[in-house]
Amino acid sequence: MANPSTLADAPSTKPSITHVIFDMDGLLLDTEKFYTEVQEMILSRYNKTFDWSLKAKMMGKKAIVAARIFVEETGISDSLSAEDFLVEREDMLCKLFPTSELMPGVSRLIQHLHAKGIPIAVGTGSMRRHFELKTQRHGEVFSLMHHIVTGDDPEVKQGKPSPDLFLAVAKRFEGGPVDSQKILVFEDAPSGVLAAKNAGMSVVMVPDPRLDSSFHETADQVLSSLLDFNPTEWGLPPFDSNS
Ligand SMILES: O=P(O)(O)OC[C@H](O)CO
Ligand SMILES: [Mg+2]
Repeated sequence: MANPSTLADAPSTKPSITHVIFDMDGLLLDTEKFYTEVQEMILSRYNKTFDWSLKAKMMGKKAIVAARIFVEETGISDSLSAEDFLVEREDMLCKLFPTSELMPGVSRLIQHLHAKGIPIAVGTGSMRRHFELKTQRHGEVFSLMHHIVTGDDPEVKQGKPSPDLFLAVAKRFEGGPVDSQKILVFEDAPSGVLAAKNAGMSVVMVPDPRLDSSFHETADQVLSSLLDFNPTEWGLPPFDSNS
């Protein structure tokens, strides 16, 4: 759906949703900026700049896959291996992760779905130890999740855009596996949107405005912010008038 404004006029053909899965980086937490910042810093040493076409290829993917893309596409692989890039990035990222902030609308939506008894979970490409650092100030929100599956989970053989992660999340809901057609995924990354579609799920994309709009095409709905989400369009309970 390239143009969100046309959605309002389209007849509602959305499936009724019973379960919701949230991506984490760039969707629940404003952590994509840390990866961007650190990668810009590393590239500047080679007199190169980091741009959003490269960012789009990396985001949401497993660390080593994204690292290979980074060193190869920027032409620095002879000077810096993907493995060394990850070691260098790690120190800087781990200092930034504990300062992570929630994206707009996250608390309201999570608290609403939880209060209405809609099972919610997280599916993140992030490793467990990074997840712990990123969420240490946000226990209130993340404790409402039924479960959390991270990218280094043994069941996740391949990262996004493979469906492995979201299928593993679907399996671990009460009475799982839940039928993919009843699951709505929230994602910010092109690889994550594809992973959700490859898993047979519906997907609401909340992309960074700097991401090229051609990446919106695969999503079932595109929103500028979680604050714009209307649960009733997906058969989910409406927000209370005071929320
Ligand atoms: O967007 P997530 O939560 O799958 O995380 C992916 C990486 O850790 C960052 O791009
Ligand atoms: Mg993400």
